[in-house]
Amino acid sequence: MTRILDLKNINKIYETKVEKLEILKNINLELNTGDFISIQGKSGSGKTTLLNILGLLDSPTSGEVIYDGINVDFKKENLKNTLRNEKIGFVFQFHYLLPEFSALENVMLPALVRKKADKEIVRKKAEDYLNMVGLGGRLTHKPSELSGGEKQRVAIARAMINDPAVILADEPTGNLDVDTSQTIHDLFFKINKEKSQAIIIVTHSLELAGITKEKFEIKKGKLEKL
Ligand SMILES: Nc1ncnc2c1ncn2[C@@H]1O[C@H](COP(=O)(O)OP(=O)(O)OP(=O)(O)O)[C@@H](O)[C@H]1O
Repeated sequence: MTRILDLKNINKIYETKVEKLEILKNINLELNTGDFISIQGKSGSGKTTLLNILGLLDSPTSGEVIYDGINVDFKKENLKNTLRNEKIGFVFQFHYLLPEFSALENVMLPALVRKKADKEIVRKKAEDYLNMVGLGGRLTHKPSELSGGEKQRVAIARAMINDPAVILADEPTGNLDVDTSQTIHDLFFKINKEKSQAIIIVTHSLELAGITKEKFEIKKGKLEKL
């Protein structure tokens, strides 16, 4: 078990013209390899805000985010870009696949932008991950030729291609029907069993939260363990 991520005293305040909104208050979280957690909370409670800070897409008002021992300086765009590419895999509610590329090419892309990427090795790895998510028979399909659940599974394979330390998923089954959601739940469960990545899932779905090892809820700005 290795420490991957530390959040220390994270606060997030949004200041608008009329008010000061304290959305996150003194949030602490420690994540190790193999951890599998869900974060629930009412609409507007700050789930996406927290996930954006974890994903280095937004900065906290105060507090520290430490990835693999690196204390993130939010002013350093290059550092954040590198950490995002190497340490973090994102899965959103919408898949954000590029429509003109095949499933295989979409999965390969985050690995190809790296220096010294060997295209053949990347292709092989992308095929392996697409096999893992059950899409070995859909490699050349474009997103428009895939079902909703298949597109989301491609997005999950893409999130994994660089073997990130953490997978961050924001309502990954929010757009899917019950049966299709179930296949995605099963997939996260399998990834957690077979890989060492830590997985953080923000979800309203009690079913999805139910398969995670630890459940948290954001309540009045605090992260509470359920
Ligand atoms: N840039 C911003 N400026 C001001 N307020 C903001 C900003 N972004 C978000 N908020 C407010 O912060 C609160 C938390 O938003 P957030 O998107 O994190 O909630 P959430 O828990 O993800 O909600 P949902 O489940 O509805 O997606 C909301 O009340 C929102 O209105």
